[in-house]
Amino acid sequence: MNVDDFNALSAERAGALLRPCVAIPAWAAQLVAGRPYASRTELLAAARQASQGWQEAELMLALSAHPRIGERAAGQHAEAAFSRREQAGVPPDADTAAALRAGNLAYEQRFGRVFLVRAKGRSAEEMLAILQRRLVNSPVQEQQESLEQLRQITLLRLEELITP
Ligand SMILES: NC(=O)NC1=NC(=O)NC1=O
Repeated sequence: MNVDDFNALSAERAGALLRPCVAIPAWAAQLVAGRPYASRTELLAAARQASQGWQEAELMLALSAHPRIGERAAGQHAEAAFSRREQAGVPPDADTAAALRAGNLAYEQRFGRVFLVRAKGRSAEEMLAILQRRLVNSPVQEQQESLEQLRQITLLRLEELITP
């Protein structure tokens, strides 16, 4: 779908299209209300702008729709399909998979939420290294890093949905 098609959708259908990008309803509503967009570039800029205000509450909302790194998203809904594609990098070897599971657990015990990283284009080994680096972040640092990863994931999904 291109930006003209997106502009032409009903508000209901436009909102439904955006929902799998991130589980933050206010973000989709803001983008739908901002139509019509003169270009794809303008839409993507508006999407990034709308994500700048995200804080802890939005992060917790969004994490409900993101499976752990290394876990295959179940189900047929669009979010799961996105996650499966994003995590479609080379399947980790047994040691890396075990280290990811242990790292996810340690992260959740320390920060009380799922470790979030933009998986697209990254190998399991790269994400394991990022996880181990971020494990020692302060809670504030880690919240900011998680929000930036959420923004990247969201915008990458939108770029896939709205074609040039
Ligand atoms: N816990 C996660 O980071 N999950 C994910 N990262 C992605 O890029 N897609 C996901 O589902």
